[in-house]
Amino acid sequence: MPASITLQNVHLDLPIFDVSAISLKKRVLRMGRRNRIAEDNTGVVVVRAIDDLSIKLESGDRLGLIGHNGAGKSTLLRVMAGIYPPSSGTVDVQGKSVPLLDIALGMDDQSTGRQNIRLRGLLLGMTDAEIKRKTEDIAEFTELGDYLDLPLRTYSSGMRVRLAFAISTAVEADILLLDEVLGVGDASFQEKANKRLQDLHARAEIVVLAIHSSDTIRKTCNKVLWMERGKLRMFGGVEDVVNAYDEAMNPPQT
Ligand SMILES: Nc1ncnc2c1ncn2[C@@H]1O[C@H](COP(=O)(O)OP(=O)(O)OP(=O)(O)O)[C@@H](O)[C@H]1O
Repeated sequence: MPASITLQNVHLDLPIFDVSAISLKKRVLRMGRRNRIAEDNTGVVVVRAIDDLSIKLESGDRLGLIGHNGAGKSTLLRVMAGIYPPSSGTVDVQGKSVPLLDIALGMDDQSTGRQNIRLRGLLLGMTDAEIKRKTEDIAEFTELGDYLDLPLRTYSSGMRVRLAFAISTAVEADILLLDEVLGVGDASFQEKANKRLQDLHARAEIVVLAIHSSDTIRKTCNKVLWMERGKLRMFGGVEDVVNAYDEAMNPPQT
């Protein structure tokens, strides 16, 4: 069955947990509708992160998500990944999706690099046999050598990212969900990482990426979704949407 993603009238309200103090709650609520903040019917203050979004993606689609900070791009990726179930509406995803979002999620500080390859691999839905088959390739990609036999707590943050990236990108995915803020170490590793991402892109049936660069979108995508305050502002072909977005961001001087 070909991969697809279908979202119908999706709303997502994210609760803001630390506003139980009455005065703070009042203040937050005063930020009001413009900031998509409201009280739900149980009295919990929520941000409407996704607001009535419907979209359909099919095999072959490369979708770029654009919009201001806080527009809802990362949240939408999490909805597509099944990390956030929608508050209302439906999300139907056919195919195995791999989110390259929180790539270090599920890694354990006390376990060695090799043990973490297995842990994170299982979490990403790899089978034991698949993990065994891929461990050496993952290990080699990290260039971490003997460090792989030491606990993760002895790693620098760059070393952690190398390991997390190598594992996450070893999974075979029909659908690839990517957040652009995927800083992956120093310049030489970044180059290797980009090459690996391009291979993954090429193999995946559907790719969705949140991104701020119009150039990358023009190079990699066939469709663009412009989000504004949780809503679909424009959805369509790359040129139309990117041009309208660029124009809105830099209105012509009169
Ligand atoms: N865990 C959370 N709890 C409450 N509100 C959240 C949470 N995560 C995001 N939000 C809110 O949801 C909205 C959408 O945020 P999101 O991170 O999806 O935006 P974005 O378009 O990815 O922004 P950026 O370009 O800055 O990464 C924002 O108003 C944000 O404040």
